[in-house]
Amino acid sequence: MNGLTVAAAQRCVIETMRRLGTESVPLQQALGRVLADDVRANRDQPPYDVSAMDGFAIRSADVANAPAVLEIIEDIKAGDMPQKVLAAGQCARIMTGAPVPQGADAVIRVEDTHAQVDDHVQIAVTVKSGNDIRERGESMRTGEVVLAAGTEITPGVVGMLAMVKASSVLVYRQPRVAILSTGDELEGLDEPIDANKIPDANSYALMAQVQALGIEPVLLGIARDDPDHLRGLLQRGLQFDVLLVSGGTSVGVHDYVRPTLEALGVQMKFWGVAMKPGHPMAFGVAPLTWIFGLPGNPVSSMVCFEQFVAPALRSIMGLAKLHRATVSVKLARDVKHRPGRTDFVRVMLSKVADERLATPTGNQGSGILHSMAMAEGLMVIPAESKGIAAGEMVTVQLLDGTGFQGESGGEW
Ligand SMILES: Nc1nc2c(c(=O)[nH]1)N[C@H]1C(S)=C(S)[C@@H](COP(=O)(O)OP(=O)(O)OC[C@H]3O[C@@H](n4cnc5c(N)ncnc54)[C@H](O)[C@@H]3O)O[C@H]1N2
Ligand code: MOO
Repeated sequence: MNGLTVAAAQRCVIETMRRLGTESVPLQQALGRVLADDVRANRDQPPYDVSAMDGFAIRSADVANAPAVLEIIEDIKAGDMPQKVLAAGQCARIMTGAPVPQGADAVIRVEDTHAQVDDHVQIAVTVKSGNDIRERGESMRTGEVVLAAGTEITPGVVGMLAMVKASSVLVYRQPRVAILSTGDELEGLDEPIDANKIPDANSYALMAQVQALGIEPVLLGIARDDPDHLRGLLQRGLQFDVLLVSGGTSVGVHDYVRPTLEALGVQMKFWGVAMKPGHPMAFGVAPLTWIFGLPGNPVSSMVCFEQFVAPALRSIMGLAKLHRATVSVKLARDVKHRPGRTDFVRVMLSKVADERLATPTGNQGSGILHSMAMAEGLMVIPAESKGIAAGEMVTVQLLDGTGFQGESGGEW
């Protein structure tokens, strides 16, 4: 088992993905989903010309030879409709967002005026027609497409959807995801501590990775190294859209996962990827289900999730961006590498004297979950690399919650 390159394996996974139809969700639950339909403006916004500043609505011709003293004939707040039409020499006190009265063609902000007694104001500056006026329809015009199908619903998109009063939104359906851990040595979260057992971390780390994509997975528990028990749980898993099985993918005599999947009619697309960690990664398809066989070592299963499962789930959800953002930073210390496999090294990111650095989080053994817990990113060492020296530029995939901590308080 040497395996496909990471890129070839990713292509193979993504090529088999498709969307799962659409559903309507309340706007309050739409964050992170993807629009399945164009969204059009149902009104002009703003609905009339409004002031962009707190100040005075004026006729620009009146201030052509500023300073000029103008009579204040009205106070207009946001929400008011103007009652009067400005004539020459007149102005209206106006607040940001309030409608510009007829006759006015510009706004002067209050800082450029001097208060006068008897409802008069002195304007200190000359402005062009249109100054500090936001025109009707500037943000959106009735009927125009303001959000295209395929748009990811970010907080800004939620705001836009509220602006067009979309209280429910048509989005692509999320996949239903099941997670199964395998192995006689595993001890469930609710089971009493047995010093000879290994706590099941993978079910929960994978659960959290799925949740980070906005999907609530179902945990199927732990399958024992017994073909019948495993078979029963895999059959349950094959009723979901996506099944993640961790452990039992390698070549050990008790590694029943792949043969059992095949016996259940799963067509394996590949087994083995030239990567570290994660080498024994497997992927297959069944009539209803995409199946990912993730290596049992906790870091391997998480890294494989990042490289293959997360892009697949994003693709099913209709997202255009399948991969995490990467940054190019300097490596803080030498890292050895033997050509052959793409290596994903857990790193922390820092900023020292204006230089952005990646530092490996310590022991990179694929069972050392602590170094994954500390990681802010995964540094990618290309398969052909013979090692990277301190000071060389490297590519780092950013993981969730990454803030750049550094001397200047974390700004990136
Ligand atoms: N002869 C070979 N042996 C192994 C190879 C190989 O190519 N030839 N590959 C190694 C690599 S790389 C990995 S990764 C592991 C993957 O093995 P499996 O997917 O079969 O996983 P297991 O053997 O079941 O477990 C490996 C390791 O991980 C622990 N584990 C498993 N599940 C969990 C869980 N849910 N939570 C926490 N820890 C878990 C398990 O106890 C083992 O220590 O195979 C190598 N062997
Ligand atoms: O994939 Mo194994 O990933 O190196 O521990």
